[in-house]
Amino acid sequence: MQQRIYDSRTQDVVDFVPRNAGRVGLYVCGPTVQSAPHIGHLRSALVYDQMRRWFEASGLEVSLIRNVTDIDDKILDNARIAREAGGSEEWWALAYRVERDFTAAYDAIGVLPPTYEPRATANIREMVELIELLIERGHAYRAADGSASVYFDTASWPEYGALTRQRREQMEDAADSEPVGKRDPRDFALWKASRDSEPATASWPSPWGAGRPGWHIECSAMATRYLGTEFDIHGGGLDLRFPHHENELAQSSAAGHGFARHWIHNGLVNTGGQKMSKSLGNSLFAHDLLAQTRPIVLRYFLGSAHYRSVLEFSETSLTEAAAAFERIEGFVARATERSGATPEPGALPQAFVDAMLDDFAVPQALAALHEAVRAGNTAIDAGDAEGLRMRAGEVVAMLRVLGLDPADPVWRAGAAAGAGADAEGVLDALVGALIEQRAEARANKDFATSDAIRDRLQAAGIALEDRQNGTGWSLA
Ligand SMILES: Nc1ncnc2c1ncn2[C@@H]1O[C@H](COP(=O)(O)OP(=O)(O)OP(=O)(O)O)[C@@H](O)[C@H]1O
Ligand SMILES: [Zn+2]
Repeated sequence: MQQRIYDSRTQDVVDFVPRNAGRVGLYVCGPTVQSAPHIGHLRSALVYDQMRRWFEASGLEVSLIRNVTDIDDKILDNARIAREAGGSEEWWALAYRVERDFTAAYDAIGVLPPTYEPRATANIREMVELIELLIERGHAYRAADGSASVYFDTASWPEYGALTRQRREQMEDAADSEPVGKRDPRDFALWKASRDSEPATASWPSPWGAGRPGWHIECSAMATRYLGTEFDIHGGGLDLRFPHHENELAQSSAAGHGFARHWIHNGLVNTGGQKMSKSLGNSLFAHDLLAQTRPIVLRYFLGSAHYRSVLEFSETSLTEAAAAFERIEGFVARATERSGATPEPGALPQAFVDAMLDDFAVPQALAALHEAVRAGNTAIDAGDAEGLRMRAGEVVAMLRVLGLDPADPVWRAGAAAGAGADAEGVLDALVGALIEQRAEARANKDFATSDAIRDRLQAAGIALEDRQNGTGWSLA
């Protein structure tokens, strides 16, 4: 079976054939590093991590570029507000601090580093060159007020609206903070003239005068620099289809570039039916949730829905995901115990492969995983060692593709912070194994054993705490 993907431009599931045999170029819109990551941001990065891992498991070489927007109105505004309240952090320090928060949260849930993570501020020259090309080709103009601002001329581009199937006449006005000197309110800023109130560090020279890039041109320039003028897939959250991706497509095509062959969009994380968003103030921050939930469980939860569907966050859905994951984990622990070694990855079941080929249908892939767990448990009950070996091999192979192998060192405490196999990580692994044995004893109503495990840990100075999403431990 061929890899199929839902292309949000054609609004159809299509065959995915890489431009260059054996290689995939994937550009994903990364965060605007203005404030701490919420779990919507984590889901977005995670779904592209799943795709990347699946492509790699299919034998493709993946170039995944996920940018960092480290210059933007919101970053400058947040830094200014903090300074007015007595703080001293510069905008660039704020952006860098927040970028590190994002990286730590991605690492914590096992999102692999992309092939490259370009920062907007390191690609200004490419943005200026792209704007020059657009002016040359008659699709961009300097602001009529004589400032350094440059706008994209939407009227000059008949295909404007192609991505979101809108007619230009019906489109919203561009949301530029200072829409001066435009020919049309829908024209969007490519270059924003520096203002006296802005820090000099947020200003770059250009043929039109000092300024900084607009958000949309950043992604067009970075995608082109790192993947070429035409590449396979462009992704991002559904909230970015319009105006961000519509504008990226217009600029890049007007510049004569083939740009993305396919567009994909991840569904949003909602709470109470609304998009989780910094601006709406309804965010569940990654670090808060990571303090209460095991990172591997959070990865399972955020990655369990189909990437295109809405993921409604609730305590109940998180608890259900934790229980589902613990069934898998419990099976791997039992299989390890019976065979005396961590199971070796085996073949991927066809149902799993078919699901992933069908537009990354992770829920169906997880159904295949749970089916193998059930069959494996049956093999344990029947004393069928060969059946168990086979099922455990399938389970571990699927978990590896999904980035959910409990034996992966990434899940050791401290691993995310780069501490690797330090003492804390070793201790966490050992205590974790005992917690699993205790959970198994409790599931079998063998309370003498489960209490004995708790008591021995307590005697060693380790306190267990049973929470909704599993058992945690701390040094007493
Ligand atoms: N609630 C969400 N669910 C899923 N993905 C999201 C969510 N919010 C943002 N994203 C995605 O995360 C990536 C980085 O987002 P970006 O920093 O542009 O956030 P944003 O949309 O400005 O967020 P906010 O609305 O919270 O300010 C983008 O691909 C974006 O679509
Ligand atoms: Zn972008």
